[in-house]
Amino acid sequence: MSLLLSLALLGLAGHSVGQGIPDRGFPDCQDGPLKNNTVCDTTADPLERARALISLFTVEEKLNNTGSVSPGVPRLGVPPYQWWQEALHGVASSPGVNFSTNGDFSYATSFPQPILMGAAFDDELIREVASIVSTEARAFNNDGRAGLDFWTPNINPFRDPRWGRGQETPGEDPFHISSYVHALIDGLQGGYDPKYKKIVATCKHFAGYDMESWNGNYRYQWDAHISQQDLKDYYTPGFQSCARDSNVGAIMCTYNALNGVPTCADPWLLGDLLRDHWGWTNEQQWVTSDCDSLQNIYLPHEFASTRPEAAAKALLAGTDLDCGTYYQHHLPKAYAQGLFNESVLDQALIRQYSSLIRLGYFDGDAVPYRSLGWSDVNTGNAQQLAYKAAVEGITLLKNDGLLPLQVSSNMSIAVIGGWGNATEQMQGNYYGVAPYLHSPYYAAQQLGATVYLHTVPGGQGDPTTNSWLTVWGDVEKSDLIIYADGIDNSVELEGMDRNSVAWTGAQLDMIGELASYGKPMVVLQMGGGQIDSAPIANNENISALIWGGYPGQDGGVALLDIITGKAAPAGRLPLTQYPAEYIAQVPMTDMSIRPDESTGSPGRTYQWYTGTPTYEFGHGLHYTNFSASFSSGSSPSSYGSSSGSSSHSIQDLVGNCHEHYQDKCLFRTFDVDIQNTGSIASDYSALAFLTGTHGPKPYPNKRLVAYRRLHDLTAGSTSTAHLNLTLGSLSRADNKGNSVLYPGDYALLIDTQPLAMLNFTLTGQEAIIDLWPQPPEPTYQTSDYFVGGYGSTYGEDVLINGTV
Ligand SMILES: O=[N+]([O-])c1ccc(O[C@@H]2O[C@@H](CO)[C@H](O)[C@H]2O)cc1
Repeated sequence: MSLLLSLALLGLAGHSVGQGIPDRGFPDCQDGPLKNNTVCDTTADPLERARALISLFTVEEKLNNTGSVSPGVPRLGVPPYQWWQEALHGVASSPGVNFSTNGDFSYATSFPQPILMGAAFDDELIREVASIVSTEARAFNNDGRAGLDFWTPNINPFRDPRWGRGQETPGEDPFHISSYVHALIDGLQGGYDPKYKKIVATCKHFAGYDMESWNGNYRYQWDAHISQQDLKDYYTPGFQSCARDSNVGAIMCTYNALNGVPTCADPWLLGDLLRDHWGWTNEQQWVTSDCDSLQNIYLPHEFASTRPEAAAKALLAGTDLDCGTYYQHHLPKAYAQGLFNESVLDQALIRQYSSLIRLGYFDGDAVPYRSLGWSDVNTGNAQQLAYKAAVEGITLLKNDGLLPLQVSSNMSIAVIGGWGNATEQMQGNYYGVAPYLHSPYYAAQQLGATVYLHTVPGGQGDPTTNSWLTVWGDVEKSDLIIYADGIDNSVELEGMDRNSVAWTGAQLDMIGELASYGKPMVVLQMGGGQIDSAPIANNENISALIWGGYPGQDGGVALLDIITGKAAPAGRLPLTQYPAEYIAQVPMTDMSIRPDESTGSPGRTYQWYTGTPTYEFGHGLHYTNFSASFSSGSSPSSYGSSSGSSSHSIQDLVGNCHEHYQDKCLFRTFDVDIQNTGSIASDYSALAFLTGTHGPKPYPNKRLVAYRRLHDLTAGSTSTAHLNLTLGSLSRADNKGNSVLYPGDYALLIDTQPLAMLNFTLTGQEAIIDLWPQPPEPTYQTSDYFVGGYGSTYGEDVLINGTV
């Protein structure tokens, strides 16, 4: 579905944000009015250059350039600029991206959705994918078809299985997200601190945003109540990775409030935590609002008594740019009322323009990326990588031994289900125009077999009626049944959370009917959020179950190659597959991660869930077997083993740590030898979990502390995974959000069903290694006020006509 169509479904199309793509000119530093200004001096410091530029703007010109559609300053030769570009898994249709209708620049590489790329547990892959995306983005920019900043990635952890946008994220685990996004930003921005940023990435949505529309709660009105402990442990590590450790160029605040304060107007979140605590202090980084989110500060959050006050509060809190027109409409009055002074406006503008300077906006052909063009888009390498990313993420959940299955040309295959011939569907949301979209049906046909396709939309219908006779006739003739279905963007989407995490009755009827033939049968469970596949797991007539997420442009080929063994599966679930009844046990509005007897919550994610998942986080089968052992450098003598435990003094660990941020200090590198003990070559992702009894109860079940994907281990071969554990990984958050090293017992487990284990203890006194800035006591409760449709009932808040 196109962004515009999804916006139409959301009721957002035609809204005030992002209309019009302004001209794409660059400032002319050769002959233009600015040629003698410091902003055109490529040797000067970017901050000085931006200051010199902004000093030329009048107050009106400054106020005009606070929105995502910035008019620039024509008298100075500063061109208009559209700030809103998307690139979630490839250059994507969005207000600032303009695909041509045919020929050059009519498509861009479409990678799998992040939830599937997360399943690869391969940071190098993510870096490569991001590098291709930024190359293509630059090529589009050079052709005047995109800006230079992109509002990706979405790194809110996939907390609740109902969330419609979990598909956009790498999954539910905060360590995984932090590591993934570190690699992603490197690839997108062209390094962590290059002279010229390749593009600017935007980590969103900061913070506590992970609900669209559930049981009368909407993202625009929602006030997420989150303890400091959960904020530190769960909701913000990804943002810390972006801001503190990856030097991301931009951060986006949210629609929702957090503990009573709309995030875009929260001086603690955007100031104390983001800029002060995480040191995101250079002036080349900016915060943008979510699109039209500033209006929600006034209504429905009622955090300001007038619209100008709402705008001023956001600016003062540190929201430098407005996706929309709210600033442009309301800041002038707020300024006239003295609600902020010009220096705050200067700061926002300097942040924006110094960021553009770092992108080389004023530097003409001195910028190395200026030479990228259409021939750099969808190259053979990019196509290979889109395929590889799908293969690496696709996860084998069940296999009774049928797979891998050789398919010969004299075989017949029945491809059944709503995803059988999926094309656009394979991209999920936030996508662009793909060069091609290879469905499972297409891929099955390439094998030379006879293929019968029945898409039976949504699996609807009574399978016993005559209209199904052709389906059953074709199934009768087939040697293999592939049922490809699950969920898609008709049930999980921006603006739409799910109210069931089960297969529908009609789908289960169809699955049951197909299985009753007793033929070799493979189910492809498609979509980003998980569906409880227990009925498939428990059906002995179904040989194999594969989770395919949204696999992108070559997804069908990747799926079929895994079925036939041309590629070996090594994906791991980056999220828990809960039993269907889970959603009755905890409301989406309960933000707490820990189990709670008083509310009946069984806890969230593999770290805290007290029930039995259908498939656990990290689950994923292979076509071969692996063994693991800690190699001599990291084992018994220094760290203990299952037979004996080594101990480490907390005070020594802290005393020997000389990083400003002590959680970054390395505890140890653990070398784990992984051997392929079977007969089929395969990748293997070494996942290392920490467990044990240390710190206050309740203890998490376990937590991921390191991972590494090893590639192409041939039969019998051994490869070593070097796993770095930091002091931060050993620590837990206390109830104030401080990271604390606790004395006690620790065990490091390799894999979900541990292949190796190593024990150690920490001794001495507990020690804080990261002192969390304390927010003010919440004094404000957001109101229940909500008036239904966004952009309709209180459309006047957008002030298209300028009234207040
Ligand atoms: O009015 N619109 O056109 C519109 C379109 C998209 C939209 O969603 C928001 O915009 C995205 C900006 O990157 C955020 O991830 C998402 O929360 C919000 C509003």
